[in-house]
Amino acid sequence: MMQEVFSYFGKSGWASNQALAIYIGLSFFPTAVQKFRKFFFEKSSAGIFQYVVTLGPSDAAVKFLFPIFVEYCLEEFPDEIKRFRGMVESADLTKPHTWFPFARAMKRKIIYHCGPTNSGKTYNALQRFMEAKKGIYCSPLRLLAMEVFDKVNALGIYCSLQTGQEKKYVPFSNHIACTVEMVSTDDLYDVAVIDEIQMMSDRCRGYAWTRALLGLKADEIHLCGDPSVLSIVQKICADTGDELHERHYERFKPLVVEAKTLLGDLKNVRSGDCVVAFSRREIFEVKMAIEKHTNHRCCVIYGALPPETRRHQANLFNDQDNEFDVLVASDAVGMGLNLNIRRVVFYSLSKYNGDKIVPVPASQVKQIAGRAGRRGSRYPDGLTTTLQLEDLDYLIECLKQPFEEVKKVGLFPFFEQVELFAGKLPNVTFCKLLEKFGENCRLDGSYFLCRHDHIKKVANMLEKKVQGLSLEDRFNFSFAPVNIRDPKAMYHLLRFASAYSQNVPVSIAMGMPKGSARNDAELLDLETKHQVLSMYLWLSHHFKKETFPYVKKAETMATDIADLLGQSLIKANWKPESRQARKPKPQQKDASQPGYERPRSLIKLYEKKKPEKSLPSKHTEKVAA
Ligand SMILES: Nc1ncnc2c1ncn2[C@@H]1O[C@H](COP(=O)(O)OP(=O)(O)OP(=O)(O)O)[C@@H](O)[C@H]1O
Ligand SMILES: [Mg+2]
Repeated sequence: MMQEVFSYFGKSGWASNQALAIYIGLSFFPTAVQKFRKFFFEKSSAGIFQYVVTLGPSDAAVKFLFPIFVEYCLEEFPDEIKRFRGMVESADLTKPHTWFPFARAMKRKIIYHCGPTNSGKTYNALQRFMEAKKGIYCSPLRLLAMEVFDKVNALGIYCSLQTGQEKKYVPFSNHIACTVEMVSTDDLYDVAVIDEIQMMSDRCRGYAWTRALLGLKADEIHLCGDPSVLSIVQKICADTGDELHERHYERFKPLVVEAKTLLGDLKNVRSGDCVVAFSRREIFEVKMAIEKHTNHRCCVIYGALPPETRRHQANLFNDQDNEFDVLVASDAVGMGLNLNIRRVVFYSLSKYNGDKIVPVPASQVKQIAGRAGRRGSRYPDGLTTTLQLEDLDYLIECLKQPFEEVKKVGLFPFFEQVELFAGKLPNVTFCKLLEKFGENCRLDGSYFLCRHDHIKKVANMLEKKVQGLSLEDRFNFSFAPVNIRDPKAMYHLLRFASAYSQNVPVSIAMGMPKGSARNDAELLDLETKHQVLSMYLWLSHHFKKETFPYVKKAETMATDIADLLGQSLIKANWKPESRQARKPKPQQKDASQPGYERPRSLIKLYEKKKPEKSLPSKHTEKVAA
């Protein structure tokens, strides 16, 4: 009977949770219970023993035994408790606003430009930025940082550029456009702009926006974004003591849904259309089909293309004096590019999330569809529709959905915090350290720890194969921008890290391709090569400069490859290949199908929870998106 009582105690979630309060960790709890049992059998009085037996394996017995257990633990395990306590306290991510005492000493004015896509939020924030004596613009993408850098300089205001890959210092400039990860919380500004603030809730990169909001030393901070993080920004401003002003925006022209759709036929594309597909493979299939069956020519934009090439494609599409009048793009068009799109056509509304095919989230559908129509362009009114009739309902549904309120935003520890934590856990690998940190860190209700699978994957590779890197080097290397699914890119990162750890100059060791790509394998190779060069440049800005002596060469090569990519895309008319040819993705089963037949209506994967609705009777329906 007594055995059962202790077994029940050991399995009690309540007891193991309560034990955390006296810093008995979950991993140590079972051992503590075992020893406690032994102690209890030996030392308890017959009366108490009997009483516990009458309670039996029950919550009552657990509650009765727990205070005795606590007393026993405090007495018997002071070292374990001290160690675990130290570990937990060094993984304390509560009250992140207190991490920035200088920003807290200021009374900052925060202006939230709140509204849907294409409503003038960034435009208005940039007006204030340009008026300021000293200003910083924080962008979600390199591309957008470059765009602002060009625009502001063109208007006669000296502005520098800083991204992970490039530093362009413009003499006498007091303005800077940077990517949000690169923002300095040391410098003082009059006006700061943090664009796409809703990215605070991004599962991987969210911490960078949170850090910028909490830590920027600026008298005036302009946030641009959709309404999803408004309430949490209000809460954060209450914590920081900053003054918050809200400015609400509507689209200049409402977005209109075309109920007719393209009736499943890409021959129905028109000039000014942007066809959105969610994989590289589909993008090329669509481009090929359109160019084969119509007189339109297509530009393409997708995530793996360098920003320069994406911009080049965007310009080609925007420019009216050429034959490229249709754009085929991935969700990479959702943000940052100036595009003259008449109509956004969704080729499908599902995407592969690395694991399975899922419906594209409503917020993303809204953001992409909202790119249609642009003030002052030749298409001021925005239209959107789907290729297939059966996807239309889901599109309308997404556009009607209000922005979902975000409850938590991302955080990630600084190196110093990880270092402190490492002090409590000597002799574990950096990867294990991150894992333990994730398990033990404490967070307030408004924050989550950003996902770091990507970082762990790189850390793990370096752990096994590169000796002699300090903890800080490992931490920094793990943030290098690398596609972890691309073995070639991973190989080069490993090579860079090995050379760095031996303190020898890191070479590029990669030849220039002879010309533009003649097939998809060569195109993929160009994409990879550019990513490797981009990684080299990133490392050169984050580590000792002397160890990366070939920055100039890498820059030139990167520019040349971006050009080659541009040339390749113009003539691309081949079947796409997969980067992981051996591991077919689910949608590849239909690869044998010719032409532009879509694999199958992916939307069927989206369970129709709603009762069947009749289609809108009018030709078009207005949706307040
Ligand atoms: N007052 C204005 N005068 C002239 N052009 C404007 C004005 N406001 C906005 N625009 C133009 O309208 C377009 C959309 O504006 P902007 O990029 O600021 O929208 P946004 O709300 O930031 O959209 P997104 O959510 O896509 O970032 C831009 O091309 C911008 O230059
Ligand atoms: Mg904007």
